[in-house]
Amino acid sequence: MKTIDQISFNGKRALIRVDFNVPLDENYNITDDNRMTAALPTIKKILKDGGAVILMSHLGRPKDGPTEKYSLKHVVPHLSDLLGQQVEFANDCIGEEAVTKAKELEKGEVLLLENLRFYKEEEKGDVGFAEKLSKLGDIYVNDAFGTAHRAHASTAIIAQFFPEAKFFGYLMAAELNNAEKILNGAAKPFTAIMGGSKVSDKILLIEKLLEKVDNLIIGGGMAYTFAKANGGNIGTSLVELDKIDLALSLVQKAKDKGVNLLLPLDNVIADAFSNDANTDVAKTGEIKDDWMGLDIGPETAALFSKVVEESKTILWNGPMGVFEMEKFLVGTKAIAEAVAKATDNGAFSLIGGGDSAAAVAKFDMVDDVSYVSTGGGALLEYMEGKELPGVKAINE
Ligand SMILES: Nc1ncnc2c1ncn2[C@@H]1O[C@H](COP(=O)(O)OP(=O)(O)O)[C@@H](O)[C@H]1O
Ligand SMILES: O=C(OP(=O)(O)O)[C@H](O)COP(=O)(O)O
Repeated sequence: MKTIDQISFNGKRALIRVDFNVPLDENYNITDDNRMTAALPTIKKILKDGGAVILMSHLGRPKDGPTEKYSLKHVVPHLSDLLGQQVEFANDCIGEEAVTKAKELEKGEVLLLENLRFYKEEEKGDVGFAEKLSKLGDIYVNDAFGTAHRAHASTAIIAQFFPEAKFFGYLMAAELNNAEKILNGAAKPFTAIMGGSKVSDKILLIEKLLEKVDNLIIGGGMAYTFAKANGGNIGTSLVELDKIDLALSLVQKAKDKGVNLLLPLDNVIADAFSNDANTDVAKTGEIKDDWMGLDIGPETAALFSKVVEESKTILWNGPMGVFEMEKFLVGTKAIAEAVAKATDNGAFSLIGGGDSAAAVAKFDMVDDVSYVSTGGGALLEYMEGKELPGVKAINE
């Protein structure tokens, strides 16, 4: 793997694509800085070498050019704090100001460019736009794993302008290495825990995992499509009616492959999608009309936890319930604790997906698992076996 360890950045300007697409509250405070802290080792290595750093990223999905809400200037104070030095900012990612500020950067200095997606050329993968960006640095580094599944100007197209000077940053290398531990040579028993809202988001991954895992645990909102497929009453729980046949075929495939497929036995149900709702526990398939399942029940949490605790490799993608609400976080927390226990006993555990990572952070358990990925869609696509454009561009 071509990583930044293979060169010295002394006297060079490194143009680094990072994924600083972080959540901001209404006052532009960063509510989760995981993606920023994850990029620090790369930035620090380059500065330590005697290089200068030019950071480029997107923030959100702006549709109409420059918008206050999506300005990357909001992350400058926190980035400066994290690095312990003032970070410069260019109000445009290309053009005179960016060119001048990049040129004038001294060794050890850091410049952040304005949101790349203020230009529609970024998402279009425009070659001319990529070329303009490429002029800002001597060496291109891609450390934006969260955006590696996008063939955008800054994540993929730009690499052609650095045929001899393109490298993976440390975050990208760590993400790929950890994903590899799951995909190839996972110690057994290997358990995948799938949850979250929709089956349709994760079909390809589930199918791929059926080739590899010993246990497949399905919880969260997607479990109700399986419960419905089995003929049960699910009340007003989340369901994808057009995926019922698919759910049945996944159950059959698991059987054919000898995979132990575990679905919820009981559920925490509520009479409204609210933390103030009345709650009860119902067996799977026996949810009252007008009630909905918002978490796995206690019997299920115990069963899932036992399987997880006995595992040697664990992949967890998607919460077991609506963990954002206090009343429905118990199941997700129980699973997090089981993953932590297994990890303490020597298992390798990888947590992927924005909401699963947020859940683990909420429970203050980030250090109790082996690795929390910064990738949502990117990790899913990589696990599904797709070649990520951001990875391909450096490798070829
Ligand atoms: N039973 C449920 N009903 C409705 N929503 C659910 C249920 N269980 C989980 N969710 C929701 O699913 C969302 C996460 O789904 P998803 O985006 O697929 O996960 P991830 O980002 O970890 O891949 C969370 O916002 C959570 O509240
Ligand atoms: O947040 C991101 O992806 P994710 O929501 O899959 O975790 C990345 O920054 C990519 O953003 P995009 O999905 O707007 O291309």
